Amino acid sequence: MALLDVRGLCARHGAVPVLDDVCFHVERGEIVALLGGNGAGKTTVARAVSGLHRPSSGEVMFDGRDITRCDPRRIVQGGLSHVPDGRRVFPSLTVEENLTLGAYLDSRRKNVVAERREDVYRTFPRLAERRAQRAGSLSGGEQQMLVIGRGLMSDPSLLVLDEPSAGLAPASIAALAEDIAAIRAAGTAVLLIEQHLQLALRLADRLVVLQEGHVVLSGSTAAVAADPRIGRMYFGDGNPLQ
Ligand SMILES: Nc1ncnc2c1ncn2[C@@H]1O[C@H](COP(=O)(O)OP(=O)(O)OP(=O)(O)O)[C@@H](O)[C@H]1O
Repeated sequence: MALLDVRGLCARHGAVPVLDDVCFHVERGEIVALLGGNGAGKTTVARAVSGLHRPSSGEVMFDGRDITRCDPRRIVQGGLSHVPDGRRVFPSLTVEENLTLGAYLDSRRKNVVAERREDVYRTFPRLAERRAQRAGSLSGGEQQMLVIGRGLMSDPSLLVLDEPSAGLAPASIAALAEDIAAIRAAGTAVLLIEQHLQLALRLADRLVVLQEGHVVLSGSTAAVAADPRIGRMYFGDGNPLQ
């Protein structure tokens, strides 16, 4: 059974249809990249999966349970953590306080939360060095580490990352790729929503490509990269991936 199974998802914003019969799955411990241009519907998929946008039809199964109309807090508690786009840190709070907020739904004892924070610091040593620094004074790359770290505080089995590379310099994107690979190596599956094709190709086991709310391509990363349609979508007529 897949960890996440999205079946026939349809969604609207007001009267406007945005997703039409979107189907894909994520297995335990794998990275699946959801690709697509501006307005393709990627963020709407992420929000529907994490309970923040109510789909008009279809189902979202997670860890064997139907979570389609679940409260988002219950979804987090069940092991699905969503890191939205836009690197929304609490700027006046410290790195440590921002991380601790990631466990606000966690009823476990304080020392368990503190241990979890130390795990996050092991994944992101730069955050450990800056634990007392206000989040608003971090660089863009460090803020991205912080929001991912905050998402890890709930100890998820699936992390949904919405465009983590947006606005980052190439060196920070390379560091981000290593961090995401380390998160997967530690056993957390990742649904990586991206426009950065090279990052997705480097990290993902499988790719799902959305266009105008439809899945137009999906399969193993090698198979999708070899498909001439992906080159046309991203680069016009030539496909530099082949
Ligand atoms: N709150 C909203 N109200 C009305 N329309 C919306 C709303 N949010 C998104 N849309 C529309 O839904 C469509 C899909 O948007 P969505 O943000 O899911 O796409 P996306 O693939 O994540 O795009 P981007 O990469 O530009 O963030 C777009 O046409 C967008 O204008």
